[in-house]
Amino acid sequence: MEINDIDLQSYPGSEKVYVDGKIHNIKVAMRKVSLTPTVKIINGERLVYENAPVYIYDTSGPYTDSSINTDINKGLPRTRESWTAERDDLEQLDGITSDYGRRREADTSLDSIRFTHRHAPRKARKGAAITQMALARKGIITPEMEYVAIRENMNNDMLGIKSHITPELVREEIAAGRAVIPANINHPESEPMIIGSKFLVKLNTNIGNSALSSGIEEEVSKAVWSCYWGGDTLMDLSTGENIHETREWIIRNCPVPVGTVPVYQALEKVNGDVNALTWEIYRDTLIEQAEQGVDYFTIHAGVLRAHADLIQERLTGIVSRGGSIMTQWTVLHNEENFLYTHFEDICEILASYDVAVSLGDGMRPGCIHDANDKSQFLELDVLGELTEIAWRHNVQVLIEGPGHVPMHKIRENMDRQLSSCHEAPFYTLGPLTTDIAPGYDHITSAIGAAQIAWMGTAMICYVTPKEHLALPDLEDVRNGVITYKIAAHAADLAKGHPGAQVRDDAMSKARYDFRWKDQFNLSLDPARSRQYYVESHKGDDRFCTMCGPNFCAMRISQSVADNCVK
Ligand SMILES: C[C@H]1O[C@@H](n2cnc3c(N)ncnc32)[C@H](O)[C@@H]1O
Ligand SMILES: Cc1ncc(COP(=O)(O)O)c(N)n1
Ligand code: SF4
Ligand SMILES: [Zn+2]
Repeated sequence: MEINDIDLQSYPGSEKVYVDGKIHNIKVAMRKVSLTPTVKIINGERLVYENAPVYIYDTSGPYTDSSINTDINKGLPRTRESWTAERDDLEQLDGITSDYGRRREADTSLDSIRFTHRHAPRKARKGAAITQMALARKGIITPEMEYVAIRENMNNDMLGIKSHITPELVREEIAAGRAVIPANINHPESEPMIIGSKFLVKLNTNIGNSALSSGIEEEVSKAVWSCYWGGDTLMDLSTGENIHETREWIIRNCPVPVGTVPVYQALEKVNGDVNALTWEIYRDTLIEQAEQGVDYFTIHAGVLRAHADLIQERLTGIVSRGGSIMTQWTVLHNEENFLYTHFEDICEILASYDVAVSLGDGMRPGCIHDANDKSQFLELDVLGELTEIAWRHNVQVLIEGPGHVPMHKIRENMDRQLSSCHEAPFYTLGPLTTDIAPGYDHITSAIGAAQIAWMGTAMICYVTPKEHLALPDLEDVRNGVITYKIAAHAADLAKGHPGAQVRDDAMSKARYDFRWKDQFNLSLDPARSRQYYVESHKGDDRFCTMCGPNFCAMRISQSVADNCVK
């Protein structure tokens, strides 16, 4: 297989650099953008001032390291494997454990689509508490914790910028449950990242096939493309064919943590018949996916039988797939949700691979009319109960949030999440701030995402222009990611993340100096900004076609400033 339909060379003027760890033998990847000097001619004299390079948080992984030959048939380097090689709390299994995984392995008809560079899975030794949370609580700063501390600081100490983000702060936040490092021991290709309100706001992207489209190559392309543009985590929400094999390809080639919603595949295994779903099938699916390396599971365990009736009052009922499936199951069986009744069992499984749980918002509002209603907040309270159970098992927790919420109702979501869920990181889908713009829902939702992130939401889940309309393609993934980078960064600035403004200031200076190339190279989407400038540019570099030479305010302003220089 090959991915040759995406261009991974569109960050000109930039190179991959690595910052060494001080506690552990680790190398933290960043992207360094080199800038041209500022040149001024004052009273006939040519003055040249160097501009310091800007270090950028980089999620693109080995794909942008020219010294690494990536081949999706082999998968990415398994860097994190060596970090845990010495640990005596982990064991290598002889093969995979899940019944389903074994059946797929034995099925020769799948040979043509199988990822062949397989590795035996690892697991916690019996009784060992191995999660990042367990280790943090023991006072241990893991390589992952040091990695994210360095990564968050973007090498800004070189500029003299002080930061409170230290490996010890990371450890404290993980131990307290206020932050999560999704890092399944079976996904050593993933570069550690942290989700928590004291850290940079992160964005998740969703990809995956559906019954009506997409092959493995296309999904791997979307995954790599999402990381390339800045996605911090990736959810494989496949519901179509060959989910198991597609996921193996994605994980082996994905440099960021991968999340899934296991009930989607469980439902696929019973041919879409909700009535036939069982705890046993679900459990086997958890083990199957945990051994492949999924870093976090969305689990809709807060959807209760008693809440099913409340949806009658809504305009759009349940819009969460997982929520609708589990609600239907509780009603058909007239029993409590098995994800709720088996939650302790689920935590035991997750803890042995360090899979984080993302408590799904099965009752999230799917329209402005339904925002902040009773069923939504009743579920949030249940998620709070489940958070405490998960933490008792040292399972790291995220809380999923809405959905569709008008701006004046966003604050209440954040406040209630904080009070109900014990400060576990919040992870929201948008929220979309109006229902009237299908085709532009990356924007309706980024407005809400920026606000809720500013209020403290730790990760925002992107929405693409295809929301409510179709399965997103590569161009939608790019537009969704860039739109959400904007929302996340706007929140980082407002929250005062140390050094967040360095890139803005460098951009603005480049703009004022008419250093166009630097302006493009510093931008979130260099290719697009360059294209817009170049296609209308008229020869002189000291203005653009927006105002023209005599009305270029920056040019006039500069000549005023330069003439004042004594
Ligand atoms: C919960 C959210 O997940 C997204 N979603 C669901 N399935 C997919 C998919 N295959 N690809 C991309 N996004 C998806 C939609 O944006 C939905 O609103
Ligand atoms: C932020 C976010 N992203 C994805 C999902 C999963 O989808 P669903 O709840 O529709 O199964 C979710 N619940 N919340
Ligand atoms: S996005 Fe499409 S398939 Fe999904 S719930 Fe809405 S209408 Fe149904
Ligand atoms: Zn919607």
